[in-house]
Amino acid sequence: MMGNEKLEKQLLWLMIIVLTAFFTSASVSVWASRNVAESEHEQAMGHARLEALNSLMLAFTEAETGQRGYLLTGNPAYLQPYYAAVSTANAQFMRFRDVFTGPDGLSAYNRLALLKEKKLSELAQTISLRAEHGLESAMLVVNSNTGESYMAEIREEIDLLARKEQERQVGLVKESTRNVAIFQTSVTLFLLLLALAVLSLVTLVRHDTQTKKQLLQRLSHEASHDQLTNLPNRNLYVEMLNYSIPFAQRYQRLLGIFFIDLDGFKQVNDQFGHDAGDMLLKEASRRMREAARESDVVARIGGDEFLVLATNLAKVEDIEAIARHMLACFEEPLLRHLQQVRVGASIGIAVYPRDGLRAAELIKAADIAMYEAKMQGKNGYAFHRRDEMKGGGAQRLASDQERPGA
Ligand SMILES: Nc1nc2c(ncn2[C@@H]2O[C@H](COP(=O)(O)OP(=O)(O)OP(=O)(O)O)[C@@H](O)[C@H]2O)c(=O)[nH]1
Repeated sequence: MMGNEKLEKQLLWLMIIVLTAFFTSASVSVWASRNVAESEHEQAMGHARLEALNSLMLAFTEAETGQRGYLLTGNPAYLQPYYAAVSTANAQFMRFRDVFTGPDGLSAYNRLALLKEKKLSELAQTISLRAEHGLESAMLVVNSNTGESYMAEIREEIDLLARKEQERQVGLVKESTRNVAIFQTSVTLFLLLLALAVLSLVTLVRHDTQTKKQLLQRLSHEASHDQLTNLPNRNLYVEMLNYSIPFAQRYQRLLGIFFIDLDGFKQVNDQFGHDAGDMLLKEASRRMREAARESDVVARIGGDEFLVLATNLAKVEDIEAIARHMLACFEEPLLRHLQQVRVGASIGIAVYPRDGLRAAELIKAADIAMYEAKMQGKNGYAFHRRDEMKGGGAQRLASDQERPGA
């Protein structure tokens, strides 16, 4: 029982550990998968930012190319790509605002917006000078290199932003790879722990069922057996007798019901103590069990009283032989360390179907016969006689060996 409790405790602890690890790995999996999703989103945003920067740079370059073409040729056809590039630059700025978020994004946006205004107004100014005052006055502004320096500043700003974004992307890819590895490991661990948790749960339930089954078996054994000798008790004896009667009836066989009471047992208790009495009862039980056939029932019904059931018998002589056999159990001293202790037995016998057809009737008949055996001088056996039930005496049939208790 102690071992069972220990095992149950160990299994419970195992379950707690496994479940804790299980939930930890599940949380790590969820965390890692969320990180993977986040870094994937960040990577997509990064691509959008790089694309916005490239498009912006391209729009400025195209606007400048259109401006140069118009200034040099005076051909208004060059203004077409110029206007298209200006409108693209403005549109890219709107996009820039969406993808460059946070305080850093806002300050980059403000810097570039200022540069854009300066550059676009320089372009517009030169174009209007060329249209109204001719090439020379427009070239005066161009040669001042103001537009060039704006363009250089824009390029520098865009290159810086692009470099930063690329570095961020490298970091994101590394982080994403690590998160994927964490996710895969924790999912594997999660599945393993799930299997372990199920296994320990099944073991625990099986163990619990087994323990209950063992307990039920033990209780059922205790309810039907005598604790001291482990022999069947009166209930089980009656059950076996009830079970045997229909067989005996069908196959026309006899049953022998033996009521055995030890002679002089009280004296053993009184002289040598209760423990010696217990030992004697156990040894007497062992000997009677050995003397009986495998199929016979030897039961202790309390104190120094026993019942034996012999089945499948053809004639009364067979029953008598069994009674002699039982008496012989008491010939040798029962306690090895107390050779002087001698007890005998008085046996009352009832025969089915002669002395009764029901268990209670047969046991009562054997009990009365046992008293007759006692009255006849003890340490012998007596068959029940029909008239005994009405108060008549039984016939003492055998064993005139003398016993101290007789
Ligand atoms: N050691 C021991 N003694 C028991 C147990 N159960 C009952 N007894 C005792 O067994 C004795 C039985 O009493 P009796 O049958 O009158 O004793 P006896 O000396 O055999 O008497 P007769 O049958 O007339 O020979 C009593 O003293 C009970 O206290 C038990 O489990 N162990």
